[in-house]
Amino acid sequence: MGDQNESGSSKNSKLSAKLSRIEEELKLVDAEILKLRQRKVELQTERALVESEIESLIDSRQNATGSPGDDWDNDNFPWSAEARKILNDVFHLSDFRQYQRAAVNAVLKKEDAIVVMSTGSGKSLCYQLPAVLAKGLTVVISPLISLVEDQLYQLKKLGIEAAALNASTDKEEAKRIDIAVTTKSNLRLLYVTPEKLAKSKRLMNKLEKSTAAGILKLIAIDEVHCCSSWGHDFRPDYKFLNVLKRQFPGVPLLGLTATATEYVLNDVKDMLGIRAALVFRAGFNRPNLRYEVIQKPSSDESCIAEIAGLINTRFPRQSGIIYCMSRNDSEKVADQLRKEHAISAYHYHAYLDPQVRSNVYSKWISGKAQVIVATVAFGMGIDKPDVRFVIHHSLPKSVENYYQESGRAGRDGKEAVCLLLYRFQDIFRQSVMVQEEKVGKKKLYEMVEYATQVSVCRRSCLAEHFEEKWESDWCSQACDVCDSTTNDSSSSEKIDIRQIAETAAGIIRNCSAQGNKKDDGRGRITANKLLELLSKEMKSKSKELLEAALTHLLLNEYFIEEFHYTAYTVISYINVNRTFDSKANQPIWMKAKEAWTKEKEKGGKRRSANAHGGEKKKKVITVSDDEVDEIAHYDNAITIE
Ligand SMILES: Nc1ncnc2c1ncn2[C@@H]1O[C@H](COP(=O)(O)OP(=O)(O)OP(=O)(O)O)[C@@H](O)[C@H]1O
Repeated sequence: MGDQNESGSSKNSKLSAKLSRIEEELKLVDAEILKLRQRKVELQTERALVESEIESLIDSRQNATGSPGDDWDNDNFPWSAEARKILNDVFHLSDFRQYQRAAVNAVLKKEDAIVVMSTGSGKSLCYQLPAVLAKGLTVVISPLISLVEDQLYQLKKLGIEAAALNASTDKEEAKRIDIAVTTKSNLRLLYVTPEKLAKSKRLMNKLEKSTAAGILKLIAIDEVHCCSSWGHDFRPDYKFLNVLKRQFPGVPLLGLTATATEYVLNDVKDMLGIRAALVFRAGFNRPNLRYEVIQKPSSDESCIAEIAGLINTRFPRQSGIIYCMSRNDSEKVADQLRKEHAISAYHYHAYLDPQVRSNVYSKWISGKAQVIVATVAFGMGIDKPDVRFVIHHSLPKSVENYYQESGRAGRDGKEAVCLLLYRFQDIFRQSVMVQEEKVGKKKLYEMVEYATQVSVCRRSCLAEHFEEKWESDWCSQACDVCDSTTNDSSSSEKIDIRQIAETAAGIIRNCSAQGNKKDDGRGRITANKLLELLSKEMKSKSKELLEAALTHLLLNEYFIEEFHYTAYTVISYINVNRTFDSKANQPIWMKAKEAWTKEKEKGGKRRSANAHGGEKKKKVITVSDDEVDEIAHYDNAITIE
């Protein structure tokens, strides 16, 4: 019994001791929590203050009268005289182009900035000149190694020390760069790929040291629109760049792009943590470029013959680029142009042996080859001033891509032509390729809209896309729509395509019903098949009209594309969308060329839509844009059968 009491009291005392230890520790934790809470409040207050400062900076920049260029585009900075001397003596240029000086001044004043300037307008100078003037190191983040090689070559010619660090840099060179980055050296520009930066902790560490030593002066991000998943060319490795502002405090960021809408720019600023960045946006318009869209012939042979004809008649012995959608296309087009049309054309794509690729490039640059036939792998960073024509053999995947690729024409400021060969079928070749991208289909449809315009100036379309002010008479007849010799815009009319839509929807539904009945997975219809059946059912309608109508129905979401995967490929099928039924019986207005709306006679010849000739007389009402919304009922509208 006594033993029991004793062991009971010793257990009690052990437990008491344990309890008091726990309570002691809890007090410490409470004190720690209190401290952390206080720190949290301090940080929240600090954050609110910084955020409000950023907001007021953004406000003051947005509300400032005039453009940001007004404050920055002048020679009143302490370094202005030296900047001009470097421009003349090192770069051998007589004057700045629009916004180059503003961008140079901004980054030298340690401001974050984004420059939006068209292809070939001279974005590189905006960081190369400050790099020479600031005498420290500028890091240039650039996505393409071929572009970097070209820049290194140009810089070497100017006597500016520059290097590149990427997967193929050898050890010796990497060692030399390591030293140059963290000590005072003559290395002015270091080009890195975003992947290299994201993967190399060593490089990040060296750059942190470089920042601490005051050597790193500027980080330039080329093709900065690639940061935004809403842009046309999102690249996952650019996501990593959100650490730059935190890891390299005090080092300004300069983003550069040829194409970015306001929405994409804001996304980029958020992502990089530079919401108050200055934006210098030069006009999108390239007055020396003429834009044209040409109907692409249906067979490959006649398409190549058409291109050959264009080159021989309009651009004899002049330098040009032909862009194709695939490697195969580029090889075939180049081969046939050479063998059958005696045009010195050579293909160029990412899968070519590097030595062959480099030979093709040199031949073209030196003028020994007239035409380079390329996939989009070719282009970023090419700096051939006298490209007189850029022909798109197929539809590009977005307006941004088109603007950038076609913009490689006329970098010398002299007249050049941007020609797009368009045909209905190319929409679906391209849509299966872009359908997995976040905004791939939307971007492609914007491009289709550009290509299928019949009455709106091509430049107006580009201006609208890039959210710029534009009056169509500013085009000076330099597009096929505005040019009265190639187009009479009064020859287009607004027509109601409801009946075509109903017939097409009937074909789709019929096909789907048959497929369901057989229960074997059939019942889907491709755009091509739909067009074929529609042409059979509406024999009096021209093919151009039916193609335009189907395109209009897709772009306006009456119909939709649905994508299906097979073991080898992806196929686009057309289906009727809910919009179609929800707007039943309402007219569907579309602008059409008058030539398309001429009814065909049995033998295939066209005749006027309101010719009598035994057919029902049709009531044609021409309506203005404003009236369209007011016309409520289909019966009142034009009927085309
Ligand atoms: N101020 C200037 N005066 C005359 N030529 C200039 C000026 N600035 C740049 N250039 C020239 O313009 C050409 C294009 O420059 P750069 O390669 O920097 O264009 P870019 O805007 O980067 O084009 P891209 O988007 O195709 O890369 C180069 O040949 C360059 O020497």
